[in-house]
Amino acid sequence: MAEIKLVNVSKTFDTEEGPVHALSDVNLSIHKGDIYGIIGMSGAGKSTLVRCLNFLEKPTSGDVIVQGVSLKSLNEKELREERKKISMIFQNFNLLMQKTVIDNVCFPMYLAHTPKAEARKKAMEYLRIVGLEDKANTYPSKLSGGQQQRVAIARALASKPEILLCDEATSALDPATTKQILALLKKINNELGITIVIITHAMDVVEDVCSHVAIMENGQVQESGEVETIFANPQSAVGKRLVLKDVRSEALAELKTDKTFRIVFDKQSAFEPVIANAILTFQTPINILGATTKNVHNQAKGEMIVGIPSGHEDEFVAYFKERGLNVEEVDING
Ligand SMILES: Nc1ncnc2c1ncn2[C@@H]1O[C@H](COP(=O)(O)OP(=O)(O)OP(=O)(O)O)[C@@H](O)[C@H]1O
Repeated sequence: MAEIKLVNVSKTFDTEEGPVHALSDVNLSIHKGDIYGIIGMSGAGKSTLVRCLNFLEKPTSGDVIVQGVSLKSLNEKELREERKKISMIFQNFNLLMQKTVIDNVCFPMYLAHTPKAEARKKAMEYLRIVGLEDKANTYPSKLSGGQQQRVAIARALASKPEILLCDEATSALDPATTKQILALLKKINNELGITIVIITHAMDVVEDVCSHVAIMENGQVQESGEVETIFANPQSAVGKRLVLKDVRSEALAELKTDKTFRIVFDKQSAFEPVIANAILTFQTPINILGATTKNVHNQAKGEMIVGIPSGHEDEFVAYFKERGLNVEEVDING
């Protein structure tokens, strides 16, 4: 049984300019223990989707099933109860600035009428999980962005959620801090078994931490599946654009003289003899336009963009494919 299942979810906003179809017929199954990325450009419908996930926004049609419970079938009281399974963290942390760190973390427990001493004891445990036990009596304004997000995560954990929704939770953070927060989310997923949904516009975030991804455009899921599969071989136009974004640049475009191909391989070492041998075999040099190694869901993945002189594409592509490399033609200007 899926932990969260979106069934034909559509959301239309009526505006003065006419209806805006923010979500159109979205189907998605998120399973227990997944770290599920939802990625798309601005306006793709990600925020609407995340609000529909816990019925903060009611879909115009369709349903969301959380652990077998149809949210559509619930009244407001039952819905509030069901929502307790789901915590959220946001881009701007949403901390109570007049309260200390520990009081922020205690807040949901006080709302649930947990006795003060017990709440404070538990809050210290959550602060230990996020590595901030020494900041319990500090005010949020004295903390860095990454530390504030850690407090928000500790507060989210205090509701004992089974699902954690992260809405652009690292968008306001620098790359190093982003990595630390993503590592913390991975730890929480691993150690506490919490299913995590990450809304982001950054493919790096998905590649770093997510097990699965849904790629959205124009309110629709264009493709979804395991991150590794989609990284290796994106099918949709938007998927190709997002995966290729890192290597596309004007500098690369200037270098472009031939048809360009993207080659994905598991280890750097596996690739180098193949490309050298291919050049020797066909006595034709090929142009390496860019190469990176990434950590895709904990596995080292290399990718290389090469220009192959016209007339030689088929032989090179067949040669690479025979050796188990994933090859596809790409438009680096795209
Ligand atoms: N309350 C609303 N009223 C009218 N239109 C809305 C409303 N909320 C969202 N929309 C529209 O729905 C579409 C999807 O918006 P949404 O905020 O879900 O996208 P997004 O992918 O989260 O974008 P961003 O990354 O910029 O936040 C957009 O065209 C947006 O203008």
